[in-house]
Amino acid sequence: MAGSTIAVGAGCAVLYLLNGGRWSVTLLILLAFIFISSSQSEVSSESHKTNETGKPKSPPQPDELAMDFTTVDFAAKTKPTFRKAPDATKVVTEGAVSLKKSAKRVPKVIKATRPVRKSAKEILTKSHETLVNSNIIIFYTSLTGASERTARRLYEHITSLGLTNKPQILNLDEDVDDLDDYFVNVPKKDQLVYILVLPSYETDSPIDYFLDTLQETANDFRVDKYPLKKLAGFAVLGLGDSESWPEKFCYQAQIADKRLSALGGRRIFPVGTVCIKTGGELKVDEWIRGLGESITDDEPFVFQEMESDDEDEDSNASSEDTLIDVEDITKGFNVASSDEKIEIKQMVAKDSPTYKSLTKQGYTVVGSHSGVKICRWTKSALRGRGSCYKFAFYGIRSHLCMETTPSLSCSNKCVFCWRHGTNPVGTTWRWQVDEPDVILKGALEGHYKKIKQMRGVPGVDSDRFNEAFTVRHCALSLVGEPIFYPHINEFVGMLHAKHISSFLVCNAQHPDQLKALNKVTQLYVSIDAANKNELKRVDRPLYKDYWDRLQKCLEILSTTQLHQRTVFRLTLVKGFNMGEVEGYADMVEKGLPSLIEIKGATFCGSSSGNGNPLTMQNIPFYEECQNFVRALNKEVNSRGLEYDIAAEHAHSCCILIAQKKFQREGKWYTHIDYKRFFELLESGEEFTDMDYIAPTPEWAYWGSEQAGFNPQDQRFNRKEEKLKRKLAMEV
Ligand SMILES: Cc1cc2nc3c(=O)[nH]c(=O)nc-3n(C[C@H](O)[C@H](O)[C@H](O)COP(=O)(O)O)c2cc1C
Ligand code: SF4
Repeated sequence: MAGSTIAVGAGCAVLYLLNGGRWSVTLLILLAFIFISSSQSEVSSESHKTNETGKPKSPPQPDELAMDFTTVDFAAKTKPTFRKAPDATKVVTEGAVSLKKSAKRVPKVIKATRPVRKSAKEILTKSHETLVNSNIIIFYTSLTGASERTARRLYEHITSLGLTNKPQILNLDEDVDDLDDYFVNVPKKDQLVYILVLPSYETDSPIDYFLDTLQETANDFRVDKYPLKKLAGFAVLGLGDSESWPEKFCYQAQIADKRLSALGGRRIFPVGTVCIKTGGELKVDEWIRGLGESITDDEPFVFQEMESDDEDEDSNASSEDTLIDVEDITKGFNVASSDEKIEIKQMVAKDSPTYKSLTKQGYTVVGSHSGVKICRWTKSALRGRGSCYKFAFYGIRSHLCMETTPSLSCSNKCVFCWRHGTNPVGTTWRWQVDEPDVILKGALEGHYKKIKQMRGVPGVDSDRFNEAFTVRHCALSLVGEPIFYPHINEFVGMLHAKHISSFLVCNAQHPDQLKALNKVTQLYVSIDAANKNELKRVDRPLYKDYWDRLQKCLEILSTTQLHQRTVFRLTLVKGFNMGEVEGYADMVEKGLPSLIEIKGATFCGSSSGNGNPLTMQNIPFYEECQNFVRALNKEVNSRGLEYDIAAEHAHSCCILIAQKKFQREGKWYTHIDYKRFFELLESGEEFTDMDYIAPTPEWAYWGSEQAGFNPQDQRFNRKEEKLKRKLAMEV
């Protein structure tokens, strides 16, 4: 203080002399100086205010952004008052900038004040909210049915409470196409309350995907960090088994509970953890009753907002300046870390419900993420009753073909897919990876084992039976997304080394992998809808940028992968994707596929239980498929593109459009010269789709009498045969 007085005195004298002894000017300058320095000291004293511990006060924290529930009277239906939420990113940046002034610049490392969490006590607030007017959504996910049953019990109980609005019940895996529709962009409904019923699985399950998505939302700086602030509340009921999994009892429900809170949700009832083995139903009822009471009574309850599940870590954290790597800034604000010990699970562990469900459907699960299954056409071909459309179009005899996939997981949930419910989903590979040789060996073993089982089946042709033990073709299309497998190129290379041709079907959602794919015998891309909205409805993609991904894949087909023999695969679903041909023609124009395969969807179960929303009404008749193909061909031709309808296989409701270059002197050449393909491949020279073509048999031509049925095979009409047997018995 004394120092500053002397400095001011000395300054005055100097100014007086400089101004030629005029006191008035000196006085004015002095006043201005005092004003500026006082306002500066205010700013600096504000920014250096200390807290109770005497340490510098940290910048405002995300936890401080708050609804002030002490001032909210929900009964009076006044809107809660929000204090302006400080932006978490801004907090760090501001800290970083002020420190940068004094600190030496060090690349990528900045000095910032570590965020300090307010103690839980400080953010406890009370509310007089009653939830009788709330809109309740019950979400559940279930692999073996227990959580679904519990969710329904909960639904009935809540319905019986006589609330103003009827609750809604949704299966997270099947009824919710995009989790963001509920967990990022909260529906605009008054007093929305989410109640979740979640089992826990040590093995990989769709719950992992759900929890990952919540985590991603919390880490995504492009979206509102607290989207669930808009909810009136949430509650989670966990089901598990404390006897068999004591360490992990209901662990996923607990993680969900914390993540929902971290996203801004307000817990209206404690997370329930029920062991289905020890008094499950009683505990469930108790929890449901408790929740019901808390929804209907008027007692104020306590909200603790936006906690994170890294509380322990934070409570130990010092508020002293800490060096933080720029890349770690975001991590500093992550909502979860204690459960972040990333556990790499198997995609389909042997003891998982997914494994059971797949094996029940006839799949052989190979290793931990691959599968093989013999299809009905392989069985049919073994009995001399005809091969599938691939024989008519490309010369593949079904009894020499193995259907397999190195990834049972997929990034879509297509409405016509036969894999539903328990199957693994994901946008990134998060599982253990099996070696390609192990997968190939296991797939061949699994395939041959199933072929062997056919030896006692009446009508099996012994020659075909023997031939079937040397697989010649591999359809990488079974279920899931083969291109997702990190070693797909090595796997395909191993098939080719055994002179097994490769037909690879991908879902047009993985452009990077598509770009990096090596030569295959035939490369398919599924085109399931003509426009963005329809694609979302049909494929129910997990990627948000699914349309851009599809467009990128089309571009890749006509550039990087132009050397491949490419096929668009359209699966027609009535009421979903048969409305317009123009959009499909646009895509043909962009991707320039060698061939276009159009197939009517097949019925594989109704919505009850397997998540497939299709009914028989959605399955087109062959005639409807024919009409669609005619219209598409016309539209494509009208744009000057050289395509025509080449072949059909009426039996499997499948039609082939081909580029006219596959037609020579009026004859079609859509078949493949497999021997030539391997010669070219082994020569190391570049080659294209035209270098290994072979003539298409006339019985497969579009409009031929046989409509794709090989005249050498025996037609088998199940209904006719049944009738014949009945008549024979009556005689
Ligand atoms: C393969 C497998 C793994 C499981 N892992 C756990 C676990 O880690 N923690 C737990 O509390 N319960 C675990 N359980 C028990 C289930 O959570 C419990 O059976 C639950 O009721 C299943 O619900 P759902 O029928 O709706 O799928 C597991 C069950 C199975 C079959
Ligand atoms: S892309 Fe294939 S495996 Fe994936 S959901 Fe669709 S049909 Fe099923």
